[in-house]
Amino acid sequence: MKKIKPGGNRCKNPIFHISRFPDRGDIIVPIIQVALDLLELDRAVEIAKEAVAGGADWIEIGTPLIKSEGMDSIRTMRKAFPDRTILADMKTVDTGAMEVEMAAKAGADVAIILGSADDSTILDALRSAHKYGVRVMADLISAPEPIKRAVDLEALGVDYINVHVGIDQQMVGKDPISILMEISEKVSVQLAVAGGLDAEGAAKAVKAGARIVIVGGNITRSDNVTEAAKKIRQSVDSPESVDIRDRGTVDQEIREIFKEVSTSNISDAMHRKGAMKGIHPLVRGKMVGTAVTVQCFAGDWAKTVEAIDIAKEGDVIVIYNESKDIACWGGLATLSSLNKGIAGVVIEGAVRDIDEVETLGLPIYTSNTVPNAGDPKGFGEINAEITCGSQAVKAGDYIIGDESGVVVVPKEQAYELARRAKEVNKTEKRIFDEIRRGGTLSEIMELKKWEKL
Ligand SMILES: O=C(CO)[C@H](O)[C@H](O)COP(=O)(O)O
Repeated sequence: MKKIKPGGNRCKNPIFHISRFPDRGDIIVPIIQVALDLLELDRAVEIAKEAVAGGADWIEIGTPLIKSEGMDSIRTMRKAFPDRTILADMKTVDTGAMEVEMAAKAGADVAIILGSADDSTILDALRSAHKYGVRVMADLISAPEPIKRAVDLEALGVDYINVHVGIDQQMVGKDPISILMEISEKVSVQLAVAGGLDAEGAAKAVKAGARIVIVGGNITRSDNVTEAAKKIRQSVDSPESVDIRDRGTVDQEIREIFKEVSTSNISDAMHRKGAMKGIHPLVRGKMVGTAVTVQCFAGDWAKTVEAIDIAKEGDVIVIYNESKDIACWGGLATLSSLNKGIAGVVIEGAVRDIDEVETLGLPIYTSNTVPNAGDPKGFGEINAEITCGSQAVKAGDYIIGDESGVVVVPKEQAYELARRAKEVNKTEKRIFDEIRRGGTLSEIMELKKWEKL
């Protein structure tokens, strides 16, 4: 098989490329490949420049960018980065030869195709790659038997195999490192790895045998792309020096993420669902916790107060009380809650003793305030499913409150929605930074182009 120098015939600086990438199958220093999963080409070029300044070696035009801007995205990147290795993440599953030809003619050095494509597609893609002097990376995303498929792909002759956990798969807790370890035992082809890698993940990946570390969101959606790339560079170059954090239990991880993101981020991640209606901050403060629910009748505050004894540290008491004119919560309940380490209270109903509860500082979100209380009659239920602020709330659901209001995240989806909210948060921080440099939101997002026809 014809041997092709990484960077193809575009290498303007042969010494650099010979020392750094001597030949296919022989990358000495691990490569950082920045994946540009964006929709707007101008932004992608700018972000790529910042990433290269921070130490990214290879530039991948992500599938969303190719779908949004077509082959012009490859041409533009080629022009902007004449000396860099450019990869086109075509995710080809059929017509391998044609798609590799398209990528090659537009200026890519490497075409990325799906490892799970039929052998006939892989082989024809390789023929086309050899004809046009480019390389082929096979991506194992969603391959049913990735280890076996990696062995097959090596035998078929691909140049690189990417052990890849996709963005949606990451959101449900999958990660590529353990599978990478197994594959690196079985094949000698150069391995790439991708799937939500940060500095810690990049260090683990290099130690597990990856020679190409692909990083998307943790570079491209950072508010300081160059610094983010530098961090990855450092961990790829000195993986032993990176501290591997213990992330704790899933519940701890979920709480940590919810503390970092806003209720607006969470609502976006939930496709505009989850926000309580008519519930506003009374005593301000970020609130994150799991629900203890209370359903009670007009002015009957027995169950609301008993719930304080049932709740554990870090819980949020969520109350539906039938009346907005008789308080079911006040200063004494608030002080009791602080003694138990409760994270906050949400009340569809009324609160009193406002001066006192403000001084005590426990976050409280409510629909109303009044001076008068009712009586502890004992009707109602604790930890039954309730409706509060027009949202269904079950015991154990995650309740998050901040200046914008309160959102309810069903416990069954909490990990995924926390991870997705974090992605929303990262994207917004990056766009915020771009607006700060002088743009406007509609310019940056190319809003007109994306209006529904
Ligand atoms: O191909 C991709 C998604 O299908 C991404 O480019 C790849 O997963 C890297 O991005 P991230 O680091 O955000 O996972």
